[in-house]
Amino acid sequence: MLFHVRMDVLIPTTMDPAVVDKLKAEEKAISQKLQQQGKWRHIWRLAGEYSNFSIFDVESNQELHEIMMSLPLYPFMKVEVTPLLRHPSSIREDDS
Ligand SMILES: O=C(O)C[C@H]1C=CC(=O)O1
Repeated sequence: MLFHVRMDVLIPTTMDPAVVDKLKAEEKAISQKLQQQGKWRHIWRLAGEYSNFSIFDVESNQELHEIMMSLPLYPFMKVEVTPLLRHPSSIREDDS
C-alpha cells in the first residue's frame, strides 16, 4: 500500500541543541534503514521549509502508523497522510 506523507517539523526553539542534534541523528538513521528496506520509498525536502514529502510502501495502515509513531521527531511533527493508488493513465510499471 502506498501513502503520501507530508511531515512538517516544528521543534521548540527552547529545546537544548544537543538534544535536537541527537533526535535528528536518530531520525536520519531510522529513515535511511526504512529506505534501504524499501518501506520509505521517496523523501523530498520542500524548498524553504523544514518539511518533507515522502512516499511509503507498507503492508497496511497499521504498519504506516507504527512507523510514524517510531520516528524520534514524531512528537514535533504535524503529519498529513494521503493513501495512493495507481493512476490508470500511468506509464510507470513501478507505480503500484
Ligand atoms: O528532516 C525531515 O524532514 C524530518 C525527518 C524525516 C526524515 C529525517 O531524517 O528527518
